[in-house]
Amino acid sequence: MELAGLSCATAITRVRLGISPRSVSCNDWYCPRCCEMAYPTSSLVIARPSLLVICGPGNNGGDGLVCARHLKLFGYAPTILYPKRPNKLLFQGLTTQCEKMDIPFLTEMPEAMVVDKAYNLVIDAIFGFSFKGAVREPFGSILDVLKKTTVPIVSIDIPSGWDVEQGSTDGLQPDMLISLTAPKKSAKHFCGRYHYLGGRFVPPAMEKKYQLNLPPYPNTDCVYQLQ
Ligand SMILES: NC(=O)C1=CN([C@@H]2O[C@H](COP(=O)(O)OP(=O)(O)OC[C@H]3O[C@@H](n4cnc5c(N)ncnc54)[C@H](OP(=O)(O)O)[C@@H]3O)[C@@H](O)[C@H]2O)[C@H](O)CC1
Ligand SMILES: [K+]
Repeated sequence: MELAGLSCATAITRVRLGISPRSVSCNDWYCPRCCEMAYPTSSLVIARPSLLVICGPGNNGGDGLVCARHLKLFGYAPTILYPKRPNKLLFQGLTTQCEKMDIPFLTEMPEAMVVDKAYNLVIDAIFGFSFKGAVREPFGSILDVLKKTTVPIVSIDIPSGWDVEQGSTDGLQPDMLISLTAPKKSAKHFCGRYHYLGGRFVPPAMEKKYQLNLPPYPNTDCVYQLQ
């Protein structure tokens, strides 16, 4: 989860550093040729690099908490909405770490126009591969608001509300997808601008056993840009 969350934050800010992971031959951190800027702080519409991280009740939400912490360290101003908190030490510890980083927590989902005005980006860490069935509250209302917002959405592992394999025609349409470990089958339905792979922690034997055919991460990078 720590490595997954870090790779999500890196993918979001990585191109802000000016290097597209595929341009490994380029040693210039700010090479204009290689820039495929996703969300550089200089281009964010709202001066404060404010982001909204929405965390769900499971490990996808945990990835979001870790991601928020690293985004703060990377110079962004994350705010977290964490409406359904598991009574487990792991998630309590991740929440405390965010609180100690002075990351604010919202008590409820803002209206779409408030999200548009207050945040440059929304990170969707609501559901991952254990989502199933009709969306239960409060996440139904949250997803409805997200569908009305105009700010780019970054989905961690799977756009929330999508079927893990079939995707979803009327669900979230994120601008960026960060697949963890390996792209899930639904990723073939992703039509946003940026697709990154993160979660560089698969043992070679497991990669071989499940024939994951993972691309070679450049150098010591924790993300790989697929698109
Ligand atoms: N191995 C890896 O690739 C790693 C994946 N990670 C991340 O983990 C998630 C999967 O985490 P998991 O806890 O299994 O499940 P989710 O986070 O997807 O969902 C959690 C809870 O959501 C609730 N749920 C499910 N369906 C619905 C619904 N229709 N409406 C409302 N709520 C729903 C459910 O909780 P309940 O108690 O309410 O039933 C689920 O428990 C993966 O996607 C990655 O992001 C690891 O972090 C890193 C390694
Ligand atoms: K998600």
